[in-house]
Amino acid sequence: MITTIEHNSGKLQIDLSNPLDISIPLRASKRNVNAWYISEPKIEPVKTKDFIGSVKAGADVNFNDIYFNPHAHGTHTECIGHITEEFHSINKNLKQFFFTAELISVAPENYMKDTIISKKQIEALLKDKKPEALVIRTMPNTKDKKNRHYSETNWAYLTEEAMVFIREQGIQHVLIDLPSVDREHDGGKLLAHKAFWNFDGERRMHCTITEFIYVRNKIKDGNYMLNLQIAPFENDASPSKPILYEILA
Ligand SMILES: N[C@@H](CC(=O)c1ccccc1NC=O)C(=O)O
Repeated sequence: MITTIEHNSGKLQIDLSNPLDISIPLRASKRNVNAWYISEPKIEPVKTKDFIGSVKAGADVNFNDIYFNPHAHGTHTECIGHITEEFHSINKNLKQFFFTAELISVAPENYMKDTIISKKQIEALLKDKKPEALVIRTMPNTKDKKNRHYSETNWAYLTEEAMVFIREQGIQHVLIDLPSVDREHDGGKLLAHKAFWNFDGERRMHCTITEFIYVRNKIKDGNYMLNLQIAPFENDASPSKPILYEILA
């Protein structure tokens, strides 16, 4: 199913029947991906005095409650409401769902006891491109990213300078395969989050950060169309399902 998109940058063709899913499935399992010091997600039949919401247990339907945390348990998209005292909803702030996107692969650099993604690296990989969305795959890119437990691992993060650069390129959506764009323990500074949303200036309300993606090695660096879909939660963040489409012409 080929469609032609007319965009400021010209005409683009994509094949809607060939979606490249870059989300991580959320499962009720200890093997689910995890961060931020909480236990695994749970999916359980509703239980009352005389009802168990399970066909196996005699109910007409399966009727599960789901307990999970969008930030800790899988691919999620967040808006500025993640770091503000006042409430902002991802469902109200993300209003378009198709974007031009650039996928880059970056091997974080050593910096003291940390590994960081620097402005120099982003600049070199982006060249002069100005996509609406930037998808960052960190190297090494192993399958265990789909079930890694990240708490107390001091994962790689984007420097403030790198994120200012990303903002200055006009990039409105950043997607990354880590639990956060910031350092795990940063004393609450959240420098990359704040730089991205221009927290101390004219705030970029419609911009989003998507964390915990997984981009298979089969998907090559380059430009794509991105379909960024969330579940309609009125919350700072929602589980999300970003899909890339190769640009055919
Ligand atoms: N890096 C922050 C912590 C942080 O961002 C955080 C801590 C607990 C649960 C969730 C967090 N961020 C989630 O997106 C800090 O060290 O204060």
